[in-house]
Amino acid sequence: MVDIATSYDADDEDLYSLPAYDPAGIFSSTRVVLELGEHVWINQNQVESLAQRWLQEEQEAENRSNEALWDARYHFHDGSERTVNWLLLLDALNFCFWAEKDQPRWTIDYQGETLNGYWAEAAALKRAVEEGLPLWDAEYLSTISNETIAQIFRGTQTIPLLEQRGNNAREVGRILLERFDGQFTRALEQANHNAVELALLLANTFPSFHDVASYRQHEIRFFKRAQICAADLHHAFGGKEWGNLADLDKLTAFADYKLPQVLRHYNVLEYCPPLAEQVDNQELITAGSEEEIEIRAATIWACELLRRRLSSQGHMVNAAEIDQKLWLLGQHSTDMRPYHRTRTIYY
Ligand SMILES: Nc1nc2c(c(CN[C@H]3C=C[C@H](O)[C@@H]3O)cn2[C@@H]2O[C@H](COP(=O)(O)O)[C@@H](O)[C@H]2O)c(=O)[nH]1
Repeated sequence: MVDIATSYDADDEDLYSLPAYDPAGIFSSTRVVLELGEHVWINQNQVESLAQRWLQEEQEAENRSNEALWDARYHFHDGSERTVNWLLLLDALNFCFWAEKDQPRWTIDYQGETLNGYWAEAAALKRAVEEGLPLWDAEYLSTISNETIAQIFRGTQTIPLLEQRGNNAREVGRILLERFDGQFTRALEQANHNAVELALLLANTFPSFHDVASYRQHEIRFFKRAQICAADLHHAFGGKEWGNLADLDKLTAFADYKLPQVLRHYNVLEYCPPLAEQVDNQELITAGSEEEIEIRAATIWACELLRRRLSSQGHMVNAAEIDQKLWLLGQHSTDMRPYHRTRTIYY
């Protein structure tokens, strides 16, 4: 029997209760979208069955570490302030790797492998450092040309939104110089080594990280690349030194284009028929449209409901860990219906 997803209604107050700590206002702002939304729903029954499936898996598998390995093959790491600046650039350019409908994806060859998507972005930035480009140097970034960006991301096809990537790279360099003496580590110190404060500082200081939308006169906050930057710092340094951040468990899931694809695959997210048809036909969903905002807000709340379900069964896990698990599942998504396609610099 197909569960009919229930749209948000009055007695969902407790289901969508706001966490006590939401200083970035991401949960409170996105909850409004769940209340008013008409194109995307969360199927609570499917949240329950996905949680049960994961609990079952956890019992069966030996106690795997929740910490996915930070893949040193594709990430520059020298443990110094240079690595911290490199990571900021990585997440300033961490968006939109998909090709037009029925077109091949942009790929690069690196160390004998052909990579695409996020892995290609990271590896291309590592390759550039290995080729002598000081991508960790704010001065250099502040005047980097689009030709150099094209050279960095050279491969088959052209990386989407190349111009915007040049703008973002120059913005990172300029603001690091203006506000942080050229070092992102200064921002970390100003944010008291707190993940949520760092995400807020990024979103409020670097315009390309200011990932908010307007939905029926409400400001909706996602801050996806700002939040993932904090999580990536943590992963890259194994939670030590510059990666030793407080309140990581207060981050929300990162509303990209792969998580909704995976959540919809598990029927946790359901789209109204017209939207489902658009997505399945790989038609563009307009940036800032109600449909796009509802997909992203439902992604964040579906992960929060999943987290609460797992925690209530004694499986304590945070949104970033649920995010990582879902994103990695999305790396093998050939049998899944397409992800939604919105041309944007925000994810
Ligand atoms: N929600 C969420 N979105 C994430 C990530 C990552 C990579 N991070 C991990 C990787 C190594 C470290 O362990 C990091 O934890 C990339 N993306 C987004 O996905 C999209 C790219 O996808 P594809 O086209 O398939 O490469 C694009 O929007 C990109 O911004 C994540 O973790 N969570």
